[in-house]
Amino acid sequence: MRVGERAYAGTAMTSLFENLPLPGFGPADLASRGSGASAAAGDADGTPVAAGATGVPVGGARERRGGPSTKDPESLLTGLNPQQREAVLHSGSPLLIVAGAGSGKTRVLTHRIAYLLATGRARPGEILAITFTNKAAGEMRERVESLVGPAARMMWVSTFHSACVRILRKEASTLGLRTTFSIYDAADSQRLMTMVCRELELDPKKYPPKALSSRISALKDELVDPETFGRESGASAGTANDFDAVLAQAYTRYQDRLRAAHALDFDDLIMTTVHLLQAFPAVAEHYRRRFRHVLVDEYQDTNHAQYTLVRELAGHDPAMDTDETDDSPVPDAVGPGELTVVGDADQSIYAFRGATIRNILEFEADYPSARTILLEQNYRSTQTILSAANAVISRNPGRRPKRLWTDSGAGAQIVGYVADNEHEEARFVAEEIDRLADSDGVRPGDVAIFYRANAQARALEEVLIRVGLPYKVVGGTRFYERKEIKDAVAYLRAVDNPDDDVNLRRILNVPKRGLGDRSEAMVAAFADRERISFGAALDRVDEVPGLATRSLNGLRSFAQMMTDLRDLAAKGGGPAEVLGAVLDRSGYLSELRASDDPQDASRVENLAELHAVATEFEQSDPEADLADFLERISLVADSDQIPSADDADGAPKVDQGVVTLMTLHTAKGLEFPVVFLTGLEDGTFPHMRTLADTEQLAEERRLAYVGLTRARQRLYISRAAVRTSWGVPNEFPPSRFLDDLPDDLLDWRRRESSMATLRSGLGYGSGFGGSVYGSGTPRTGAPSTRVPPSPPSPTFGSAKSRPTGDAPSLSVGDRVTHDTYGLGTVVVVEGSGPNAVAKIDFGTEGTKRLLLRYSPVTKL
Ligand SMILES: Nc1ncnc2c1ncn2[C@@H]1O[C@H](COP(=O)(O)OP(=O)(O)OP(=O)(O)O)[C@@H](O)[C@H]1O
Ligand SMILES: [Mg+2]
Repeated sequence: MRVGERAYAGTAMTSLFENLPLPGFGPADLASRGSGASAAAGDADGTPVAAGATGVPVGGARERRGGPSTKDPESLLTGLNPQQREAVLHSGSPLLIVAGAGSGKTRVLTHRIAYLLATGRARPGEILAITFTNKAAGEMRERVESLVGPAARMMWVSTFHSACVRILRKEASTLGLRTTFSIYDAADSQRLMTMVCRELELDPKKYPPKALSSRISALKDELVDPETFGRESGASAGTANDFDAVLAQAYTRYQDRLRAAHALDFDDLIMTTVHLLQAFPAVAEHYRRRFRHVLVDEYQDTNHAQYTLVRELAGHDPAMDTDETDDSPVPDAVGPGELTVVGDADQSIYAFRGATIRNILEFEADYPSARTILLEQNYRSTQTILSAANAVISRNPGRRPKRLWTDSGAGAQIVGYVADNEHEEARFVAEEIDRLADSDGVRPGDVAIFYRANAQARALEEVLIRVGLPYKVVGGTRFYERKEIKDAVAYLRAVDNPDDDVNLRRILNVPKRGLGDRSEAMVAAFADRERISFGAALDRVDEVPGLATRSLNGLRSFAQMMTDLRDLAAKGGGPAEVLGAVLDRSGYLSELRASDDPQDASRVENLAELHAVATEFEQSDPEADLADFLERISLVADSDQIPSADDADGAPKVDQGVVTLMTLHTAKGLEFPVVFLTGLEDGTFPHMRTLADTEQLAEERRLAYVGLTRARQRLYISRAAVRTSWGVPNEFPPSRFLDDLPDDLLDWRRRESSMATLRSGLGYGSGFGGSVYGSGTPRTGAPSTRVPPSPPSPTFGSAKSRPTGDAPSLSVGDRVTHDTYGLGTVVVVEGSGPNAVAKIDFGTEGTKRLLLRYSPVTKL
């Protein structure tokens, strides 16, 4: 975990971010952030832009690295518009900069720091800048350094969590903590919670440790400690409901155990720092004096604990004599004179994690002496892109209207595409990137592809691998490297090969079934002695000496489960059926489902994706068995290992950068010349689980605004009429966000899928309403490559859009394309109608027997 290593080298945090949904970590991609960080480089203002970005001016000269002279503060003001300039110069009262995307908030923050230093108004040690990710922190520090020189190194530029670790290490003795306190990562704290639950003899089905952990995490975000929770839930008085009563007990025990271990979990870092500052006025005073300048980027996404931390560090506004969240106001020798926060309420996308728009909307109320500056000129995007973003966000209720404008011109129309399915959507994206490279010199590094949930990356990745476009998945592990996928595949391998010791041992205690290292070692020793495999030893577990009854029982039932799964496969169970059985029997799926950690929800989605892969595989090759499937998977996983252009060791390559794939949550704060926003379907984006909830829908809409406003020159939006999950093709209506986009901004390359065309007579409209094709007026210079509608032919499109059983009618000698195998020639046709099976020669891909009804085959 690179992020953790960077921020907390030397602590126990190497996998800190692994399972923890933090602000800055999307709900669907909480792991491995920063892995793609190298795909993006900062521009002179700390705004991360794509590596190798074309750098075509978007409304103004862009500064180069190195920036203006370190001697002349005035040069830091050149190129700023009047409001930005005012924001850099302001002094004497708290400053709130609220502005839409791309208006230079981050840039202003960086220039403000540089200006403070260059004019001598602040020393570097007096500056505390909070950014949302470690990567952003690194970039901001670098930018300031390039603007004012190495003195900048004394500044604290960090995330909330890193800043708190630094404070806590310094103040550990005050709290009775060891300076070398450990920081528990999510896995550690989960393990601790499991121990606590065992000690309390809690029924894990009724009180899953994960559920308890995530409730506790949420309480800590709200600064609710065990005593307060006990009081407020009624647990102390014995009037709480069952769950809360148990929660109160578990929370107390959990904190006791942490303390005994001299450990803090991730949420404790912030809560403990806040408590420290509130309980020890002298300490708070010290930090207020020290950090005369506190600056916070992405302020809209701070949660309550972080918000309180800022207030404690910056000092309370003297104009406020009461403080609703603080019973014992700390004397404010130093006021919040130099607190600067920048944010955009329209980009608040972490409410699920306790972040709240309230922080920004009520800033003025909390700091009556604050000055508010609005930035209205956008320097990032074309007018077309801005208008689209404004159209979408303006539908959110209760927001302050903003007038964001740009003088960079209308630019190209937004290109829309409706694909039959996710594979075709991916193909469109890849082809378009290729075309842009040929016609406009766009480099892979200029391009970002966004999606709502990590599971959507697979179809995109497969196509990118096939066409050989270098890419990088940011903020998430590549599909086949994800833990849950590896676990599931390990099961399948162990089912397929009983002697596959490595995989068997990987899953022996996954999910946890009480088979610890000790029992594993005993079985392994027995296997050694008997010279048999670990798997074989498991089948003779009764002969293994020294096992405790509990372990023996656990091992027996594990061995029995594996035997049953092998029987299923031997009796002809296809890969999808076996996978389904694995996930059920092992308890893997139910454990994830029971959790209310958003990352586990996305793990379930990823497993659903794997199941879809297996189902497709089965359907396209009815004779294939589990071993064939595993072979296929290894091939994809192998190609996954091919290093991307920018992280390849060895000979220098021409830096073309790589295409960046990421979730919308991860994209916050970034910008790219070309953006593909995929999966615009109701149920995909907005996400299914948000559809019934007005507030969650509003958050999805803000996420759409974030996505749209990442694009500088070109924006593509696409959707698939049919998307497959759990092997079931589902039809999704167009995203409601598409309805908000004015027609004239859009160039629909393909306005309706063949599927929708087919069904429109049955009342399945495409959802776009109005005129059907090409209602947009092409602008001069804008590419007008609209293609005519696809004919309502049953042979068009892939199998997943034919759930009703329409199969392409093929004859020997027909040329076809297959989503996976590419071009082929029909050699034999057997049967007809829904049962038609064709043998097709795909050249180097081999000859396949395919059940046409389910195969993604298109007749040419
Ligand atoms: N006055 C200016 N002249 C030229 N370019 C500018 C100016 N202000 C900002 N920019 C550029 O506009 C882009 C967007 O700026 P920045 O990232 O600071 O905006 P932001 O408000 O932080 O956006 P977001 O809300 O997405 O975080 C950057 O490429 C930045 O360099
Ligand atoms: Mg920004």
